[in-house]
Amino acid sequence: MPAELATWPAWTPGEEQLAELELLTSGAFAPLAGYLTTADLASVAERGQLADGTFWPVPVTFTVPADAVPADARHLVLQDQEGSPLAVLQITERADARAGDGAGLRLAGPVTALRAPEHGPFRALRRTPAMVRATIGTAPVLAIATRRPLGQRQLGQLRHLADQLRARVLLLPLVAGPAELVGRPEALVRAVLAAARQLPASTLVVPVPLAPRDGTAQELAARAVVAAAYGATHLLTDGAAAAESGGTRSVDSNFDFAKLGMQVISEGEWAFDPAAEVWRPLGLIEPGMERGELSDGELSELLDSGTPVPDWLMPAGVAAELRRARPPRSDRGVVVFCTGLSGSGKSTLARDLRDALLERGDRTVSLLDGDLVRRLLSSGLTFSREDRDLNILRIGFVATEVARHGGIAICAPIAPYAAARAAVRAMVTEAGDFMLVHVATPLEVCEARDRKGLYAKARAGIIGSFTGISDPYEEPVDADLVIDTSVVSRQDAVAAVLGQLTRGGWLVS
Ligand SMILES: Nc1ncnc2c1ncn2[C@@H]1O[C@H](COP(=O)(O)OS(=O)(=O)O)[C@@H](OP(=O)(O)O)[C@H]1O
Ligand SMILES: Nc1ncnc2c1ncn2[C@@H]1O[C@H](COP(=O)(O)OP(=O)(O)O)[C@@H](O)[C@H]1O
Repeated sequence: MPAELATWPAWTPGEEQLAELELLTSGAFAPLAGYLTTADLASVAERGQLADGTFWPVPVTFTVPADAVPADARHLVLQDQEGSPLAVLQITERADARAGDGAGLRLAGPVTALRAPEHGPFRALRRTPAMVRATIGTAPVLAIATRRPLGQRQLGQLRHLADQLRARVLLLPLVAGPAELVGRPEALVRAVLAAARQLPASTLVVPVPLAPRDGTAQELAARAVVAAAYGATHLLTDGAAAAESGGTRSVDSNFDFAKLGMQVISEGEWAFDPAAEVWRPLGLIEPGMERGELSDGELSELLDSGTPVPDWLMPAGVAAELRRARPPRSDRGVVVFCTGLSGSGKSTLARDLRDALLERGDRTVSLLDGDLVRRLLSSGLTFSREDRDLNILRIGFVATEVARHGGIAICAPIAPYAAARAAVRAMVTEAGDFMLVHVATPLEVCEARDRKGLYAKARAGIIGSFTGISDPYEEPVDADLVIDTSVVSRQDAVAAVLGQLTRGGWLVS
């Protein structure tokens, strides 16, 4: 470690940035030595090469918030989430960039690794390109780099091509960013390992932390660069990556895969032949008999309803991983999030729903009632916008964990701000499903009920910032169910939610 390390500013990059840092330091982005400068980026876009003429087709950049690095800093220590140094970026250029919603600083310069990252599922499978190349020797290597589980179609093609080319197969699940269909990267790795069991025993599986790129051409170029670093001589594209490039060998006029010493093979038109019970080129199948792959939507519907995925689409082992990642709705966690004014009937509905679910006994249920949360989880918080938002995020965090473990969480805060509700929806849907119930009882009715006498106090100015009186309530435009308890009885209100849960498949009738 350099002696000055402790005096340099440090920064913990986000998950995708950490992933790319790993590619830089492992050699997967060789010959790149660091993050691209403005001149490099222009040259990459125009000519598919760095400013010094080195062949390089993919933008690799590093952006931090504008205030993260002092103006005179020459070095930045990049550390992992525990604050332990991973690498040093020697800053040779700083440029304005948009980062998320705020102003950002794009930093360029060479990166020196201090140590390899240590954590993350399936880390033991991650090998450096040099290690993989040493293992596979000089034989042709057929790779596929993918963000989605491999089905029978890809497996059929891999077997066919590997046979033709006498190539060893290299499967590169891309584990930075969301995985298609299965969500979590570790679920993708499990699905790819299950697929590998259908391929020759010499098949290698190496997870690669390549973050998703903007646009299909960029994505394919990035996959090609990484596959070549791992020793691939041939890369089979998957549907998504091939679509825009038209399946040709160059993504655009600036990019020639041959410069990587590699051939990109388009997946071409294959279909399932029910007569021969194999996937094969369309031309070999009696016209009209062919069967194609299901769309993601169709496949998701099968999984949601618990219908088995047919064996001609996916080997049983891969289908089992998909089911695990996306269980049928009857087993999947769901958050019922009630929002509405004070006195609208949220707590009553939430408790009635909990009781009805307890009576059924087929799902586990947790109630995160507004009042209870304010006493335990959020004690000490005020009713300022910041504190209300924090309160809602805390509720969302706990509800997400309940959903992750397959339970039903019922929440009943006022949740007056649309942005906080949206943040919770986004958080929850990473782990399960989300249903927003707007308890839309009119303000006049809530005020007339005034069970706690709070509206009277708010009108009298004794309580400030009272929702609906002196503080905003942003009406949801994304509610999955709207219930006005001034016209809907308690029984009908709970029946409406139960009906929605049943129609959606979360409860089995
Ligand atoms: N200023 C102000 N505005 C709104 N509500 C107030 C306020 N002060 C106290 N209370 C009582 O707190 C309950 C609302 O808390 P929540 O945690 O649901 O609110 S929020 O979602 O964080 O906005 C709410 O309970 P419910 O009536 O059950 O909604 C009120 O009783
Ligand atoms: N469906 C309904 N029909 C009639 N009154 C209701 C209904 N739901 C709730 N109430 C009444 O409204 C009042 C406020 O309900 P509560 O559940 O405490 O609201 P919140 O939690 O939104 O503040 C209570 O007196 C309750 O009995």
